[in-house]
Amino acid sequence: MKTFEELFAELTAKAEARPEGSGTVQELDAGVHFIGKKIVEEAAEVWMAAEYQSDAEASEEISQLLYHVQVMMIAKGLTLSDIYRYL
Ligand SMILES: N=c1c2ncn([C@@H]3O[C@H](COP(=O)(O)OP(=O)(O)OP(=O)(O)O)[C@@H](O)[C@H]3O)c2ncn1[C@@H]1O[C@H](COP(=O)(O)O)[C@@H](O)[C@H]1O
Repeated sequence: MKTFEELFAELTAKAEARPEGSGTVQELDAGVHFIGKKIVEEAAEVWMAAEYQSDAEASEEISQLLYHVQVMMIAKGLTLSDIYRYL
């Protein structure tokens, strides 16, 4: 288990070190357009899971949406502070 902040730190480190086999590095290389499509796809899965599936399944879909949102933040060079200032 990890927090939002811990995941962001992990993904930021991966983007810098570019370890072999990292899905994050692959997704970053695919670019903003690709990441945007993943976000839309995961958002739809969150909606469907929330309406028709279990709480656990909805939670998993939400975690995946948060992951792809974080990848987008890194692709755009945005930090947690850039986002938190609007919350
Ligand atoms: N939390 C996540 C995470 N959530 C979602 N995903 C990715 O998002 C995809 C979403 O899964 P789905 O089942 O919805 O998608 P799918 O349609 O079946 O799969 P695709 O065909 O779209 O890949 C997964 O296949 C993963 O590629 C994640 N990939 C990585 N992480 C974490 O990110 C960290 C770094 O990962 P790596 O960069 O791969 O080392 C690790 O701590 C991981 O746990």
